[in-house]
Amino acid sequence: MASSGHETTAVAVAMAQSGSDRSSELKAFDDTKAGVKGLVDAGITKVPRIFIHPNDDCRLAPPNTRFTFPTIDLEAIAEGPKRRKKVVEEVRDASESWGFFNVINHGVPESDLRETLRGVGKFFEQDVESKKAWYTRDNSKRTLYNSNFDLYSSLAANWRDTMIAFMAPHPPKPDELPEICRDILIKYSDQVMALGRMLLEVFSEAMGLEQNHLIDMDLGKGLAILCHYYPPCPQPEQTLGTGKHTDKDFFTVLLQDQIGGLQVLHQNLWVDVPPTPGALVINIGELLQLITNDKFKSVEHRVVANSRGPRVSVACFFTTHYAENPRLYGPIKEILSEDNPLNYREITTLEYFQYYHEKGPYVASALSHFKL
Ligand SMILES: O=C(O)CCC(=O)C(=O)O
Ligand SMILES: [Fe+2]
Repeated sequence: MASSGHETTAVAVAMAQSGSDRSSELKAFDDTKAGVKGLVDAGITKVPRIFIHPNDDCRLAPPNTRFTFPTIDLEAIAEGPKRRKKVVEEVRDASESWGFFNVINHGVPESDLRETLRGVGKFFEQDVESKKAWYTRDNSKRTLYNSNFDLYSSLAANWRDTMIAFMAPHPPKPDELPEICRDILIKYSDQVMALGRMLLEVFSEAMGLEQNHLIDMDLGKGLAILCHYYPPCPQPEQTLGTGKHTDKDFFTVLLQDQIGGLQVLHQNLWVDVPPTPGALVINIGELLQLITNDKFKSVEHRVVANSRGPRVSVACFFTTHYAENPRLYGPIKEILSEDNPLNYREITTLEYFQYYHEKGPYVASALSHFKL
């Protein structure tokens, strides 16, 4: 994919921060193992330049009220074929036009959502020495805590720390998860796996396929949990919590707290994804866009930084790229026709992820590489 204006400016900004200075600043930050939270705890009043994003990100776009972000009530799914059909249609519409939607009455009790956010918050807010034990960039680990998984390859670092745990298909041993949030992460990941299966049935029906089609393709098999902590930022207009990207999985189930800041690009405008107590955000990843032959859209989103207080979110990625899944994924044959000809070649989830990883921040979307 060609470099956009945004990416070109970002490259220029990164280059202006002469290479070796930037590398040593990145390394010094990484070596603290205390993440962005460590900077804030140390009383920093300015955003260090490794975190400065170029201005054309227009981080603080004026609030836009033209669109209402879709919310879908899943309760009706079990209330007979007619009501189920309506939910299927709503999911289809949102997946085609937004690539994103909120779900309510999804089966995960609100108290467990709160407990999950609390457990993740406690992990990041525990004393630095205990937290440091988990700090690593070794991808063979079952749990990794660090700041900016792409710290050394991105053009500007994000104002965010993350803990990743690979929960399925091979659950971690208990001592491979931090004790402070272990029980709730295990419980929550089981709940998300169940919700994921329900969503896969609905996605299958929304594509005119048998209910089990996507489950039988192993789309619900692998789950990676990304727990994000966005410390309050002294100059939120200088950086981003999460830069613009699309998700590189089949789909994501995202739990966010009440702070806000998640935005989705809709009709070329940044639209807020409003924090809604009890709701979960669902978004289509690039791999689902690929197997639906571009019917469902994987849409760019970002998180703006804020000065109001730490923000916690938990993004559950359905993917198998780390789990030796030899299966080839391409557009589903049953939906292809003369009017809907094949758009992509077949790939494994690992091949797809590796391509994205190698290209790093220079590709907003890795899909175009696999286009026919
Ligand atoms: O923190 C959020 O709300 C979004 C995180 C996200 O987009 C991601 O992990 O891919
Ligand atoms: Fe994302």
